[in-house]
Amino acid sequence: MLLIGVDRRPISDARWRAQVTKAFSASPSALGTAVVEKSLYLQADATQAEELARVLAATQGRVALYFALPPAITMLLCKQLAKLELPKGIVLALEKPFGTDLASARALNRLLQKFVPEEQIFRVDHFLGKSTVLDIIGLRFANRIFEPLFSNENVESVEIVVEEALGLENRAGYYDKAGALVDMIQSHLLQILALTAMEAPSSVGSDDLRGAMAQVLRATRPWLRNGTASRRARYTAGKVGRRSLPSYASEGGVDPKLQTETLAEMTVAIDTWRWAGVPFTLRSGKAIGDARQEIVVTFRDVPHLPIGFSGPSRKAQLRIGINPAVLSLDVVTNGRGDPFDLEWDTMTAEFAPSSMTAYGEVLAELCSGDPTLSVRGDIAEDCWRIVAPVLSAWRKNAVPLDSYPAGTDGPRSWRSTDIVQVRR
Ligand SMILES: O=P(O)(O)OC[C@H]1O[C@@H](O)[C@H](O)[C@@H](O)[C@@H]1O
Repeated sequence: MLLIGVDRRPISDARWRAQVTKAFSASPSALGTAVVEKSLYLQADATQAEELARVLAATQGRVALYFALPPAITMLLCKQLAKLELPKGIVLALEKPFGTDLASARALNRLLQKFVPEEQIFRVDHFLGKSTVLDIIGLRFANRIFEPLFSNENVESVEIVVEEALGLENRAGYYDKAGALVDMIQSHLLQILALTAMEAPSSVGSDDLRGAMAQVLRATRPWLRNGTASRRARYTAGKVGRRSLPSYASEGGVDPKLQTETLAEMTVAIDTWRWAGVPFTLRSGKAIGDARQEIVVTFRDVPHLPIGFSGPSRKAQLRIGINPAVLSLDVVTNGRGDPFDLEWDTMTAEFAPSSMTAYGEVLAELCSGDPTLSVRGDIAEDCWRIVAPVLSAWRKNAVPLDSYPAGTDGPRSWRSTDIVQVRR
């Protein structure tokens, strides 16, 4: 395998190899060492057709072009690629964000599909390579006990939360224009939603799995069609663990006019027999204390609790941990004392960790030419369609931008209110 790095900056081969060595050091292997030794760097402006042709001429065997570029540059580059004669079977891998809205994602798809078949386009979403995200499929469809419960008959609501302790981490150039909704919900969390809510695929092959994911996303829309079943907030100065973070607004490169949120929440409805009436709330934020990363399925009450029983009023939940990889299920039992005074017990199980990182999983599929873990074109468009009404409501200031100190779990005013009940 020959790994070629391409950028407009002049970088020596030695410096490039040092960068690659560092990247491979997380999981050392003989293959990694061989790749590092042969790896090359080419200085080129890949938005020029003749320079792209020079890059392609340096490749060997089956070629994968991996674009870690802003969407506008990716578009420029693809326009140039369309003019060239490409190596047979070439794979194009595109890092998120795929476009900046529905129209640009559509335009990029149309352009790509003119010169490369869909199976050779990898829209990279590393969450699809997380073993805990992939575990959802086995958990739901290889167990008799969970899947029959996954419907509006038994489930009251679903929450998908991916919070992080990290703040902006010098990424203003990208993040300030994206914000938490686009950075995380539009991509990663909607992929998790698709796996959590899809119908059983008949196989885990790319057509069946991505077909099932596409079908459920097509039926997904904001809970309120005007996008106001959503909340947004931004962190102010605070401490996350031992680390002090300045306020987001005071970070270098942040444009105060953009009103970028660092915590976003939106509730969606899925218009199918299985899920009609069940709110799915997606939340993601940065600089959160005690960050949670999990799917929480809250069950309805039993239809009738035998008279004479007393006990906890909270509803039973199944929590599927994305990080840490722990599954927990609440069960009510008679408990230790009075047999008619009910108590909660929680059953927990740890998922086995994967030997590969999320990116490793996705790259392995890319190298073998299997698009199962890549985001299909129609899915990428649907993810933009789903968030569009929320983005538009936020642009019109129809939803206030709240604030929270870094290191807390969000604005205080969010704690006591349930977004869906308030805004239904
Ligand atoms: O959970 P992981 O694998 O660290 O990924 C989270 C990251 O995912 C990236 O796609 C986002 O751009 C980042 O803002 C985020 O921090």
